[in-house]
Amino acid sequence: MDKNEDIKVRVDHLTKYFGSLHVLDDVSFNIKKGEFLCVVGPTGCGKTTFLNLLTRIYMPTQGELYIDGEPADPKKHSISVVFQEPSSMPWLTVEKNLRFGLEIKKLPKDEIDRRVEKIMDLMGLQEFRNSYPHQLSVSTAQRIIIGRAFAMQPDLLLMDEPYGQMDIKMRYYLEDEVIRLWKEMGTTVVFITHNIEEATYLAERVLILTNKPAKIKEEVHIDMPHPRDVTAPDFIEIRNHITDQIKWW
Ligand SMILES: Nc1ncnc2c1ncn2[C@@H]1O[C@H](COP(=O)(O)OP(=O)(O)OP(=O)(O)O)[C@@H](O)[C@H]1O
Repeated sequence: MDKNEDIKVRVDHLTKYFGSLHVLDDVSFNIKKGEFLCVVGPTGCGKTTFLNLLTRIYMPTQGELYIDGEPADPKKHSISVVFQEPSSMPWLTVEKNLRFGLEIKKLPKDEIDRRVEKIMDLMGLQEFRNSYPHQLSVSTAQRIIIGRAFAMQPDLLLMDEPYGQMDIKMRYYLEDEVIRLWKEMGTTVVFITHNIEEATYLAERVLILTNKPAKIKEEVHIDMPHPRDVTAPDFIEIRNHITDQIKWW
């Protein structure tokens, strides 16, 4: 049993209906502080709905989501979200894209400088400091978004299929970058993906959801150091186990 102070998010008997459409069915689980959690599940089972409940775009039909012991509240909790579509601001340079949210938060200039430099170093963005997003490759543009999200030092970072449109080489590269940032910053990350290998590569724990109305089918703990070797027998065994569970979707 986790101690209360170790829990970042508590999902307590969460149920969501859209009209008569039953999407989430009495789902309960915790996310630990600093944990990297992947959520996998069949198309349309309610993964994005779960993120939208955390950010209060939607309200639960029943049950509640708590962040640091209080009902999730975007006014109180800082939550950053990274989507599949690159969403940097095209009229701002890379550096200004990274500064933007921090300036809105009215952080002191030296704190903004410190965070932006750290993210630029960690994400290898220094050479693109004065470039505009349209001058960059898709993967570099997505690195701005990911860097920007980590720079906010959010309570919670939600990533919804952020690498969905990328080819496998870019994916591997960005997966390693996201792990590096996560380790360095200690952020709690919820990462949604359809890609079982990606979940096995990244997560400390994988939540497998059923078809809707979604429940938790199984939780898989992955106690392997990063970066993981996708050809190692342990890795393949876990990946195959998750795939087997998914065959029953
Ligand atoms: N605002 C809404 N009003 C009505 N139905 C909705 C709404 N948002 C989502 N749904 C429905 O709820 C179900 C879950 O959608 P959701 O986008 O959460 O699934 P998902 O697991 O993220 O899907 P995917 O794997 O395709 O990304 C779907 O049937 C969807 O059509």
